[in-house]
Amino acid sequence: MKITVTGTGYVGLVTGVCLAEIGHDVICYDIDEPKVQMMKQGISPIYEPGLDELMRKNMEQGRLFFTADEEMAYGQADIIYIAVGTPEKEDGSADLTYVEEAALAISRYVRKRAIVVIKSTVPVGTNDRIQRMIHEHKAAEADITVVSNPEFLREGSAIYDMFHGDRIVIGANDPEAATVIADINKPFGIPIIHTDIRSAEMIKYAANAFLATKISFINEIANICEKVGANIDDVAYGIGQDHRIGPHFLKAGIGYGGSCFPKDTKALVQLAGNLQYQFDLLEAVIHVNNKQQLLLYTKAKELFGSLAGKKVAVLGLSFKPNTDDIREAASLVFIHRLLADQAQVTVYDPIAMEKAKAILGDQVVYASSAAEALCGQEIAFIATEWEEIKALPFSLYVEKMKDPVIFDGRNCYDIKEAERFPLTYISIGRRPIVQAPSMEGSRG
Ligand SMILES: NC(=O)C1=CN([C@@H]2O[C@H](COP(=O)(O)OP(=O)(O)OC[C@H]3O[C@@H](n4cnc5c(N)ncnc54)[C@H](O)[C@@H]3O)[C@@H](O)[C@H]2O)C=CC1
Ligand SMILES: O=C(O)[C@H]1O[C@H](OP(=O)(O)OP(=O)(O)OC[C@H]2O[C@@H](n3ccc(=O)[nH]c3=O)[C@H](O)[C@@H]2O)[C@H](O)[C@@H](O)[C@@H]1O
Repeated sequence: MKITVTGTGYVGLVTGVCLAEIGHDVICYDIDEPKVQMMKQGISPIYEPGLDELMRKNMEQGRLFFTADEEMAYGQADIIYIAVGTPEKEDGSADLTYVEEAALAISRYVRKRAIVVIKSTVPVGTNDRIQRMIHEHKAAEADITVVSNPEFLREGSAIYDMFHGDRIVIGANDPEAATVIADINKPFGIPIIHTDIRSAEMIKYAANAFLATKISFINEIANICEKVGANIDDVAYGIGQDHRIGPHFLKAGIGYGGSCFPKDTKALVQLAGNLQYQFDLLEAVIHVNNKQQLLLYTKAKELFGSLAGKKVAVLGLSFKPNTDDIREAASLVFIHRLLADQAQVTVYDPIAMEKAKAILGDQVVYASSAAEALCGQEIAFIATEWEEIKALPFSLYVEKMKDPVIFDGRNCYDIKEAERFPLTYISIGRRPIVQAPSMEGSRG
């Protein structure tokens, strides 16, 4: 079976590399030529643990190729995965332009039997629409079936997830095509769920919406914990031991970011709204998240009044650890507010600095280490729980900063430990530690 993967972003490249790893012949195609040139040299355009090594291994073993040539990508393919982006439009609905462009290109070049597998997250009904579109535009001799195979990997652990995912969902109206795709995936050894196409599309949105709901729920509980003097870490542990609730996705913080939860929750609200159904619960989840992303900023404003001229370090920029992805990152949301308030902002992230530069330009100072970022600052904001940031001792904050005030959006440190140092440490859903000399006046 000759497999082509279209779109070499976080999903497409990881999918292509892992399909090659389980023994398939794979060509990865992208319209972005410079990106393809990089990959041809064995360099991954994205940061994802383990990806570079696996990519080079499979290229060397002759199972993985890259091309920017459409005819080469589609002409001989038996299976074509579409993994292009489906970003958010201004009204919150999913922009399907890239999926449609890929479908039209496939129609132009395929001349035989082929299965098109849509991996991109698309609104319910899209697979059917793409199937019709291909049928209208394809060559007479081409026989093309569309199958839905949504992706559940997480950035930062994408390779691990490909081999250890909880399930693979295959939505098809053609049982023969479904069997072919199931056989391709068998070597992953992950349970396969077969559904009709619309249910597969809905599973993807419902999964992301449910996970986002868990996060907003625990964040609301954290905010109440602060008011009643409870500790969110203990509360999350306590409820997570109930197997009906489960311990995962109960980490309170400054909300969910990334390229998917924000856009997929909005797209599902839109999808429901288009069908005259108001998804009240999910609208509340989104509203809570928008507030939560600004929580550190709000707390700093409460403590200091004005932030004008304040010297501020932001540690961690990516939307979660182990990725260079800063799309919809909470860090950017509050950095823009800090800049609007004329704070002086210095930033540091172990991996995402280049991507941040493209957005923040010269509005902030870029430090080459966490220690350098903290030097001479009055306030530190922690936006991402990188291991490197979690390992920073309070003594470093005390040594580098002037009367340190730390706002920790990811509960990286132990509050009991914070009590041993002359600093102010404010985290999420836990009692504040207010000990820096300059803060004495602001104590309760
Ligand atoms: N990022 C993630 O963790 C996950 C993403 N998804 C979904 O997968 C899809 C892809 O997401 P990402 O990989 O994050 O996107 P991305 O933005 O990282 O990559 C998309 C790639 O598609 C390429 N592209 C655009 N139009 C093209 C065309 N006509 N032909 C060939 N290539 C084209 C772009 O140049 C880019 O390299 C989205 O629908 C997303 O919702 C699903 C699960 C996880
Ligand atoms: O559709 C997608 O794109 C993907 O979206 C998420 O994956 P991802 O966004 O890569 O990362 P997550 O680990 O889910 O984290 C998302 C956001 O939620 C936040 N989060 C996560 C878990 C938690 O307990 N608390 C919390 O605040 C993270 O900090 C991060 O900002 C899902 O977990 C994947 O299953 C899905 O495939």
